[in-house]
Amino acid sequence: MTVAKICGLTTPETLDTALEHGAAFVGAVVFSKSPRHIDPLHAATLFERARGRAGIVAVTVDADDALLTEIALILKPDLIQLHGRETPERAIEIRRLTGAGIIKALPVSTPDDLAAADVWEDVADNLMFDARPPEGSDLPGGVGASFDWAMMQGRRYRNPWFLAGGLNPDNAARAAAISGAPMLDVSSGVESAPGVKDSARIAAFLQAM
Ligand SMILES: O=C(O)c1ccccc1N[C@@H]1O[C@H](COP(=O)(O)O)[C@@H](O)[C@H]1O
Repeated sequence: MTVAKICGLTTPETLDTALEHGAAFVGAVVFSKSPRHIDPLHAATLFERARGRAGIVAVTVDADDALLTEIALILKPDLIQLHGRETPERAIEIRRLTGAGIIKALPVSTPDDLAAADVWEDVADNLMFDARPPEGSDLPGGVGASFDWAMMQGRRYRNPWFLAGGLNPDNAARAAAISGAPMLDVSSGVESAPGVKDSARIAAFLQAM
């Protein structure tokens, strides 16, 4: 069975839809350049309803210790998703600092990019293979770009891993079947406009899986 993470939630209605339709993980993006940015205090109030029902993930990009500490103390996520240029050494520090599990997002456009997973397997709880964003993009994720899912065929990792990038209700089942991904992650593909999650599309995505 493939499970899903719905990322970049900012409203109670869309978070409830994700929970009611069986999302295994729900994500708060704490990155001010993102149209989905939510500050830790607001996220803590919103995501409390998800505690114990789905894994709560804080998505960060090269965050400093002050922000990570704030996230850990206020939002108390189960997992912190590192979506920047963090090194494995930095990830070990972040785990120690926050007490949260680690998801490491790796940008992928060619099969060579998958080699980066080797140094992360001992460090991250879960790897996430996300499409490398187009040159000049302000965001390292959440832009709806995808990569050739067939690149993932036959790849084995120690822990369950996420496929991300350009997924939506129409391609979710095909992406899971082609890639063999145990977990899918989606953001812009379940929106009606950048940063505006759409309950119907969230439900359709989760039903498609
Ligand atoms: O969603 C964002 O705004 C975002 C910002 C900064 C880093 C990561 C972000 N999102 C992550 O990217 C994946 C893929 O996005 P999409 O489905 O292609 O839009 C998303 O699921 C988040 O984990």
